[in-house]
Amino acid sequence: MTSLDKPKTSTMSTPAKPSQSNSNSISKVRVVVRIRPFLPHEIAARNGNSTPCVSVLDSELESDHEVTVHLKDQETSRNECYKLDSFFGQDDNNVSKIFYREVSHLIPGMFRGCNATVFAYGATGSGKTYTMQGTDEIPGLIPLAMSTILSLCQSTRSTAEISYYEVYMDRCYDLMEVKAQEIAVLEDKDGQIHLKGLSRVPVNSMSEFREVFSCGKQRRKVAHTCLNDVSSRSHGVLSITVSTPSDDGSGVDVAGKLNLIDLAGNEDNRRTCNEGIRLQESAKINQSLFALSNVIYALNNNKTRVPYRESKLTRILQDSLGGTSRALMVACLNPGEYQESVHTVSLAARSRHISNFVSSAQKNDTPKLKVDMEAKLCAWLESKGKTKSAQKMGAFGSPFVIKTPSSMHSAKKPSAYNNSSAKQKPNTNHCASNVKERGSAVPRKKLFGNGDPVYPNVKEAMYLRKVEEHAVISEDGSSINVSVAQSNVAFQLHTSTGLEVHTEDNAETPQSLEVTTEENTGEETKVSAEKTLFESTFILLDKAEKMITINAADFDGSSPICEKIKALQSSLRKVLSPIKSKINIENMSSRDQVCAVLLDPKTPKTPFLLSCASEKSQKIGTPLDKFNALGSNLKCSLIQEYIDFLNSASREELMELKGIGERMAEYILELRETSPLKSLSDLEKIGLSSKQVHNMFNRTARGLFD
Ligand SMILES: Nc1ncnc2c1ncn2[C@@H]1O[C@H](COP(=O)(O)OP(=O)(O)OP(=O)(O)O)[C@@H](O)[C@H]1O
Repeated sequence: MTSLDKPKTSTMSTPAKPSQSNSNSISKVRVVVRIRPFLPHEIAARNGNSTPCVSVLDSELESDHEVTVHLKDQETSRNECYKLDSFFGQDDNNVSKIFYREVSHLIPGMFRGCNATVFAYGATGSGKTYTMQGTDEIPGLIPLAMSTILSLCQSTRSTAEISYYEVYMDRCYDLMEVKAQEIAVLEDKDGQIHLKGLSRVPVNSMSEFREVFSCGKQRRKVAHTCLNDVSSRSHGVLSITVSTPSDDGSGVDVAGKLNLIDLAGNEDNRRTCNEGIRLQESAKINQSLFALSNVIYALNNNKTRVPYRESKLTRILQDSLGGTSRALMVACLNPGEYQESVHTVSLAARSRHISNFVSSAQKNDTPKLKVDMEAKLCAWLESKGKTKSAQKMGAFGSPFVIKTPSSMHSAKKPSAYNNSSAKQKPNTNHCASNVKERGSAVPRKKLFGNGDPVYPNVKEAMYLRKVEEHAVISEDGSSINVSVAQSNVAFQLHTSTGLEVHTEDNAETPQSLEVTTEENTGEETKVSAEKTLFESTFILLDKAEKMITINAADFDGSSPICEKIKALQSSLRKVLSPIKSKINIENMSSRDQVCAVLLDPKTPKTPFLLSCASEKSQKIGTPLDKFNALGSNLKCSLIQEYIDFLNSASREELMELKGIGERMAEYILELRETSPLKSLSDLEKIGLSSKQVHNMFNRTARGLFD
């Protein structure tokens, strides 16, 4: 046994935490693509067809800056294009080209104390291990880097040490130990990560390196799967640390580190046929790769928060990804797997997806077609025999076109009212035109303010459903009235201005309804107010035990808004519940032009809809039973809504949901092509655990109230 067989044990700590203070200083992750050649058995299975599903524009092949990678499905003619940093095709079979163009220049920085990370990323069997390790004849990136480092060590009197560990099922194991030991990942008070007890072995020559490394390789967890005889089940991290005597004569060595990572392959479990432990491994692998892609996405998009904590792998790599560290991702592709390659490239280049070509033949049947969700909502309402509801939606304009939050006082100001009505024209025709108008008037993303990624249409659908259940149309047809008896709050959803919230004069606004009384001073105020108002409305609707009607607005019969309202009246009456009202719009005073809402909890008028609801609730039993029934109905309908959405939304729309990123969206699209989702548990088919599914749904549901 050589001295190298007995590793020196030390604590490996990170030299520096990446600075996040200045997003400009955070280095980006360079992403290159490598496509492996077809293997002999693959060519045979394709009847000799060796056209790869990936190519690059010829003119860009030698570009140092950017290439356009074109993925094309031979069978369906589906196309996708992505911008990436570089491309290595099947002809570049020799890994040394990648090494000299992409990796070698990272090495000198190590001798000045900089960290770098190179990882091979891709689906199982796409050539990651081959790229990193190579073969005896064709060395991979790891031996090429090691030999370059060793020669530089000689000329700089530096020393090199290696650590080799794997991250398996979110746990870290030392591969240098004869019996792989779990390594504790600790964070100190300065936020530095320590891999406690991880071995570091000094290496002076390539033969020493080969000896140590091959022992570690044998300890790495591999298994046979349907797609790869020796599939890596863990992320293998070879960490080479170089210590260089500093020039300043302080005697303190400068340490720099290069992580060379052979990531486990992301797996489509329908193809791997994984079961049991393999399936669990696969779920963990996919989860951690997803976390890694989130980190890269954050870094490459200058996000202020980089989610290193989402997985063990990203936590460990925290000091080598971002900050001043350099990073390279080699996205490995199997030339015959279109969908898989799309997954890999789209995740690798998340921030740089440039286009999504769908051939016209494909357009007729592909579920990837972008369908406007509002149009979908109309279709949904129609499919449930609620065509009129769809009209109502159109007639009322967007329930999200919400007026600046106002107290009674501000609501009474005619100028503010007229302004907003001028901005948001009511649409009486049909959904499609309504959608168009809304789309142009208010950017959809802004409806909930702050770039909130929750998809507004899920809320919208829920909101409309709620309104249908509990709200009452005023006799003049101008508004839907909803009030909550105990809260002294009333809501009006106006045909022209959207939702308004009113409190009684001097009444204390309930805490859950964070109504501000600011004037409409600008779009920002309006946007954040919308979010609060809408969601508060929802909360209150949920909590309402007793609904009462409120008097309709007091409008000046000759105002432009009244003209519009009158034009709407007849159609509205047809679609909404008939309520008798003593109010005659023509005789209304002009003094309170806008909705002087009189809330009178003592003498509620029980409208048709509400009396139905109360009849129902009497059958249910106690108020608690009633509340519970309401909750479970809401949950069921929300789940159904969510599933409907997952089955019909485009990729971009799916990604608007909390917890769904690009790859997950791809999986869902692919899954539903073969079998539409019927229940939430169907999501487990894409490798999620039931807990993850549960969490994903919960996040979206919770997002409604954030
Ligand atoms: N550039 C290449 N030239 C020739 N053969 C290759 C090349 N890249 C990969 N292969 C072969 O393809 C097969 C799969 O490669 P490899 O094991 O490297 O995949 P992987 O992505 O690491 O898979 P996993 O994630 O399952 O570990 C192996 O038989 C390997 O020898």
